Amino acid sequence: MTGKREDYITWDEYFMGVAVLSGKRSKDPSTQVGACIVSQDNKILSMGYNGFPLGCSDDEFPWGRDNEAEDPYNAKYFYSTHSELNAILNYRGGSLEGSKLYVTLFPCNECAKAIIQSGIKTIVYGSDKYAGTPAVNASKRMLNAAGVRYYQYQPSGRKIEIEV
Ligand SMILES: O=c1[nH]c(=O)n([C@H]2C[C@H](O)[C@@H](COP(=O)(O)O)O2)cc1CO
Ligand SMILES: [Zn+2]
Repeated sequence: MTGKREDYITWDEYFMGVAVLSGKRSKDPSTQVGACIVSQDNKILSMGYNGFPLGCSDDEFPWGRDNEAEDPYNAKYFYSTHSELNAILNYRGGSLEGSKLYVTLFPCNECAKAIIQSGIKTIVYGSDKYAGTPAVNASKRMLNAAGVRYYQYQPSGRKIEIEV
């Protein structure tokens, strides 16, 4: 055998795969989101998933949704840090200017602000299950105005299995 292996995974499969794997750390019972930030030369800079801030116990803070808990103080939304924001905040290396974000769910308006301000220029997203909601409409409005490019990940159809 003299040639190279041909069935290696693409960059998009690699980084979206890392984002998916990262989301598997999430304790959220309904939506697990993972994110991976990559430099222009395809080096992983940071990762994140949705969860509560440091010191806010996964066992003590609420995981319910508004409609289940009624009082927002007792629902997850006030406390959960989104995967994209965690990935941005987890980066300790300096600037994210010009980088690319792989995220398994389209970013909300709050994450869009952080994405724009941190200098991320491209978003590759998986699901867009909240498309058409005010938060996602506002997000797209800001991303469009700021010139942040976004496109949906196109699954290769290939199943990538890992055994650990
Ligand atoms: O961009 C996002 N990134 C992200 O990490 N999340 C998190 C917050 C919550 O923990 C969960 C959404 O929960 P739910 O689908 O039950 O409303 O996903 C939610 C969004 C919304 O688009
Ligand atoms: Zn968000």
